[in-house]
Amino acid sequence: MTELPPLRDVIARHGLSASKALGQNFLFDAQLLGRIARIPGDLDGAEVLEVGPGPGGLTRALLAAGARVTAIERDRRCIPALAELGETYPDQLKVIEGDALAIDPQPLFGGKPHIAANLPYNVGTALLVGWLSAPWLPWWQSLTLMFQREVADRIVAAPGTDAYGRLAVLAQWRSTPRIAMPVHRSAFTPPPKVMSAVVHIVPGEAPEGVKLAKLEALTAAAFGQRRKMLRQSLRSLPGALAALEAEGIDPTRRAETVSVAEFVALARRLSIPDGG
Ligand SMILES: C[S@@+](CC[C@H](N)C(=O)[O-])C[C@H]1O[C@@H](n2cnc3c(N)ncnc32)[C@H](O)[C@@H]1O
Repeated sequence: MTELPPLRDVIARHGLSASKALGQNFLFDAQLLGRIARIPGDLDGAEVLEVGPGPGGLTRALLAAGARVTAIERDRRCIPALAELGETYPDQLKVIEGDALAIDPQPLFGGKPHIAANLPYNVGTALLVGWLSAPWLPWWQSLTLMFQREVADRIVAAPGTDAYGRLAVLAQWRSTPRIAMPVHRSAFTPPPKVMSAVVHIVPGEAPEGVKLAKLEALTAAAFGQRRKMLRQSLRSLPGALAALEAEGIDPTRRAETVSVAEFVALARRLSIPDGG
């Protein structure tokens, strides 16, 4: 195995005190990082997009697994530390300084990369929604993403639970999300206030005859008033009440009882534009 200086030394040498504004909570435990890097499967020779590598803990694990990593990091202070890591793994690491929310990474890859990230939760959620809204099948092969536990629960939530909502339907209608690993807050430096979990998402077949725009219009209306009966919350959505009847869905039910398959069936029948 390649000898690398301890991450804590790298941080001290490059003055990488954790910035609250950038949502920096670093992982140092090589074993834990190795387990996260194994979640996508065999990465030997595979392309990986890592967002928010920071001082490079997860990056090390991905490189050690043989991945060819393209990493986007916003904090300029981290770039020299990542450049050092690149010297240890020649031709395996490309670092881009910038805001991942403003960069289109797709052209950076020859094939379909795996995506891995440990990000502040607002950035992570915004990127996730963008990646899940890509033309299908998407340009990425899998997502391995750290979230605060509450967000992870919302991604994998089942109907009938408080966590079930728009994010669950968006994540589940054409992909399979699962919680791959809970991560204790004490694993991070500094420790955040809440627990975390790594979510793994693999894209699946898109159901026939439904466009994302219709499904989103439906779930926005349904969960916008989640305590109301569907006949009330969907009233102003053209074709929705007829769709409930055609699908034999009781209009007195509430959004959180409607399964992902039922939302898809309803969306298919809406009389609003597809949105392309
Ligand atoms: C929670 S830290 C994780 C660092 C490292 N991956 C780890 O696991 O120890 C989040 C990292 O994302 C970076 N970051 C925050 N917002 C970003 C953005 N919009 N684009 C790219 N990187 C960002 C931060 O600078 C920080 O390095």
